[in-house]
Amino acid sequence: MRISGRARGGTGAFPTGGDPTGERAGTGWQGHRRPSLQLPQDRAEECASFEETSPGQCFVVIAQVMAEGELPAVLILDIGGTHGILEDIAALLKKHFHLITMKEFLGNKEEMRKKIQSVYVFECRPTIDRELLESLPNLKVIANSGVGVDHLDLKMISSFGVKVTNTPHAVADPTADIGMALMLASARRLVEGCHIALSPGTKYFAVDWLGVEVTRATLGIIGMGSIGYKVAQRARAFNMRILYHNRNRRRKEEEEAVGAHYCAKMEDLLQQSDFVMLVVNLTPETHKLIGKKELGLMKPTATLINISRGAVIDQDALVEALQNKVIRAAALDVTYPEPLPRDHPLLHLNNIIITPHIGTATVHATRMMAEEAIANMLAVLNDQPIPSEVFPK
Ligand SMILES: O=CC(=O)O
Repeated sequence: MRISGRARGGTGAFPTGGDPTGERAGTGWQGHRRPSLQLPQDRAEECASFEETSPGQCFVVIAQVMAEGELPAVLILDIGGTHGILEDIAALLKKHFHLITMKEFLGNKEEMRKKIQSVYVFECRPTIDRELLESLPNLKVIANSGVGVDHLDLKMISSFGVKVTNTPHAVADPTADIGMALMLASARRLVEGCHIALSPGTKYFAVDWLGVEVTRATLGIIGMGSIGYKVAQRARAFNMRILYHNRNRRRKEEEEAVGAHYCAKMEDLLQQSDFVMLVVNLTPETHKLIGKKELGLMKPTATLINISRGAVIDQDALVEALQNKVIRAAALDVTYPEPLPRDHPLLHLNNIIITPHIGTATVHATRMMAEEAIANMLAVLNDQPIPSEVFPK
C-alpha cells in the first residue's frame, strides 16, 4: 500500500518503515498490487523527507477492524513513536477501538482487510482510490478529520456503499481565528516587523513601511457558512463594516446579530471591501473563483485573505496582481499545491504572508476533530443517526 501524507500543523506524517513505492519486500503485499493512498508528487516527496527526519512521528490513516469478543480494533498506519497530541488521540481512540499497527495490518492482509469497517483520515490529504476501496470489501465509513473533503472522490466512494463524514464543529473557531490572525498580521505587517526586530542592529524606522488598520475597515466575507459566520462575530468586535456573499442569504436575525450586509453580487463586495476573506468550500463552482477580473475589481488598497482552499484563487492572476500592486497584499493559509515549490513566484513577493495550512492546527482542535470523527465512525457502525455525513453532489 502506498501511504503518504503531510500532516497539517507541522507534524510530519509518514508511517514508520513507510514504503512510498509500495515495492519493499516483507510487508505482506507481495504478489498483489497495493491499493494506494496517493498524494501529489510534491507532497509525496515531502513525506519522504519527513520519513528521513522524523520517522513515525505521526500516523496518517486509521482503519477500524472488528475483532470478536473485544473492542473493535483500529488499525493505525503508524502509531509507533508518536508523541504529544498524537498519543492523546490514540488514547481517545483506545476508549472505543483496539489499535493495530500498520505492520500488523500488512502482515495479516487477507484477514485484516476483510474486517476493516472504517478508515480515519487524520491530518493529511491522501486520495483514497478505487483500488484501495476494492481491497476493503466491508468498509462502511471514511471519517475525515477536518471539514474540507475536496481530496476525496465522494461519488466514487459512495458507489462502494461507503459513507464519508467530516468534522465541521471542531474546525470553525480555530479556522476563524487564523482568518483574523492573517488579516491583522498582513494589515500591520507583523512578519516584516518581526524580521526587523530580530535583525541585530537594524534601526526601527516603521514609517517606511506603514500598515493599514483593521478597526472600522470593511471586511467582505465570501462564503458565510459556519466558519465565515465566526469570522463575522470576531470582526464585529473590531467595529468592522461586514459584507458577505453567499449562495444562500443568512436569516435576518443572524445578519443582525453580527451586523452583516448581504451582497447578492460578489462584484459589489469586491469593490467595497478593504479586506476580502475567502471561506468557501472548494467545488467545481468555486474553483478559481477569484481571478484576474475579480482582483481587478478590488481596491488597490485591499488585502485578499484565503482560509479555504488554494485552488479557489487563480494563483497566476494573484501573482500578477501583487506584482503590479493591483491589490495591496495577500495573506494565505492555503495554496495550490501545498507546499508551493521553492521557485514559485508567490514565495518571492514582499506583499504576501503565507502560512502552511494551519487553520485547525491547535491542540484543542486536533482533539475535538478526533472526538467528532470517532462519534461519526461509531454512529455509522452502530447504524445510528450520523452527526456529520458528507453527501456527493
Ligand atoms: O483545512 C481544514 C479543514 O478542511 O478542516
